[in-house]
Amino acid sequence: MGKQQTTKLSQKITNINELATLVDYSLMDTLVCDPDATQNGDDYAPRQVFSGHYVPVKPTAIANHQYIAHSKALFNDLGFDDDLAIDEDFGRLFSGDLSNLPEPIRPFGWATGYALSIYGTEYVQQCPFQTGNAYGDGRAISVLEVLAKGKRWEMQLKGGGRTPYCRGGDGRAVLRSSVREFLAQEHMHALGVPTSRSLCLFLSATEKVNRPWYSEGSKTRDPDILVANPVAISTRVAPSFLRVGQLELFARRARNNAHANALNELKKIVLHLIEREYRDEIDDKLGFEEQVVLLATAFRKRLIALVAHWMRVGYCQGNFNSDNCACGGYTLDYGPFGFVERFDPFYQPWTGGGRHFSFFNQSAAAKENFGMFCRSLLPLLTDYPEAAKCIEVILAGFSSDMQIALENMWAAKLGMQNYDEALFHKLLSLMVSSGADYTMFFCELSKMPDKIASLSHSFYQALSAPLLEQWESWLDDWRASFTSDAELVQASELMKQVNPKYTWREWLVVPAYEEATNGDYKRVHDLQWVLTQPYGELSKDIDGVHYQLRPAKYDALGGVNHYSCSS
Ligand SMILES: Nc1ncnc2c1ncn2[C@@H]1O[C@H](COP(=O)(O)OP(=O)(O)OP(=O)(O)O)[C@@H](O)[C@H]1O
Ligand SMILES: [Mg+2]
Repeated sequence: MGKQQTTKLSQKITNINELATLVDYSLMDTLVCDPDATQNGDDYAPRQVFSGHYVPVKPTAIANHQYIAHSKALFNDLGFDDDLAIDEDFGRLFSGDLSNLPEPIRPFGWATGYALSIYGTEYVQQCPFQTGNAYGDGRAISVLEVLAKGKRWEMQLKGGGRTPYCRGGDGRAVLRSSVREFLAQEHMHALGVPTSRSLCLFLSATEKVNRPWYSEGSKTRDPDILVANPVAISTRVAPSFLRVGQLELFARRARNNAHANALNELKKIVLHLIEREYRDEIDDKLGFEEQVVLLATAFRKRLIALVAHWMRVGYCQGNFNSDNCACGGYTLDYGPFGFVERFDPFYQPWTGGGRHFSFFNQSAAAKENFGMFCRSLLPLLTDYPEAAKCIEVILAGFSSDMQIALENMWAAKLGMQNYDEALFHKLLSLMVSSGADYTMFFCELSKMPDKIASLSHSFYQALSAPLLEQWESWLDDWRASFTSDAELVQASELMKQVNPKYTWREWLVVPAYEEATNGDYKRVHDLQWVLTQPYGELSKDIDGVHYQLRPAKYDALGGVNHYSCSS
């Protein structure tokens, strides 16, 4: 018996019946279902959803699905056999067809409402009814909750068709954005950045939708043509998909007394968040108000760590609204994102984004989202003035803790024990004036060069004599902080762990999704391989492609240098 059990535990999930044994909706079922929802999930027209945490929705399958890729790393984390990815039932499920699946898998999934605020300003007009009641998952539909290897995961289709929150959209995601999100999530995971994960990616061989995009060679800021794109469904996985905007929606309703159960719905979603994301850190025996205070403390810590990671790896989220800010403290919504190549503190690839969501402004944007998170907790604490006061104090401490996290991160990138403000600011100004490639520069610096010539191939421009001199002096100052050869060696080792070698380069991703459009997935697979080993030393051939400055022909090129979010 004991032996049999051991064998069973170590076996991998190979088919849909075995997958079904992991399914557990028990946490989900503690939430409130929209009372106006249809029973069968055929609920696709944009409509106001006045109450409840979710709406049951049946995904709309993409026609003639084809397997493109799955994440071996996530499959392994879940205990899934790689062959499951090409299993017919698995393909049907994750291309949106929930019919004829083994119990307890339900024939419908669920979409959730959320609110939008930008930099702390609440918006309602993004919803067709101008009330905010129809804003939420317009094309994201969760289909499963599983308990795998002792962890709970929610699985969510992106591009699985319309929901009541689709606001007139088609509910689809095109291949381009799906390939990007699929690759980026696993790249971020490999970089050590908390993120939603990629399970699998399926394309429709026949179904297309029109999206504005850039004509070949276009240097316009906004898209100049309408392109028919194949649709795809990528499935992302996370402990939950709870966003700050979600708490915000229920808090707005509680504040406005929108309906009799509003405050209770807010309380339930907050407890649900604790259960799903923070139970290891927050004791359920504590009083509710104490748990809320601990939640704010824990989320602050995670959010600060997240943004410090983003800065470390050169990631710009691009659209860090409250509805794109995961309450679990990980990266969510890989639409308008990019990775900085030629260093620019105000890098922002998304044309709709603006400077407020640019690379170096992400800590400020995070603080605004955290402010909205805290504000959303307050209606629950009207009877607990002490706890409400604690929330204020926690919020007030965000900026100083963020600053400390950033300083520690910059020090680590430079291999230093302590942050040296003057040295760091001088470095930033030299990187800007020399056109440093963010990733290549820090990667080369991790080899502890004593001459600037060793770094020259990480610059986009030839250095003038005065610049060369300034660099030599900066290198001397930096190296002076290491007092022995042993310290230099140790610093180099540490730097290599925080400064990746391979990064997301949009001009290498574009041909991958373009060729995938023609049914050739080789580049997607190659990129998947490289991007999931960002700290590795791969081959010379790989370096010849992936460890390179961006060629000048991509400067100002629409769809590479910048893009609209027509995903
Ligand atoms: N084609 C579409 N059809 C319906 N709704 C859409 C479509 N594209 C975007 N939306 C909805 O518009 C809102 C804003 O879009 P945004 O680009 O932030 O999100 P997203 O990339 O679709 O989703 P997520 O934040 O879930 O990753 C979201 O609520 C999203 O669901
Ligand atoms: Mg979004």
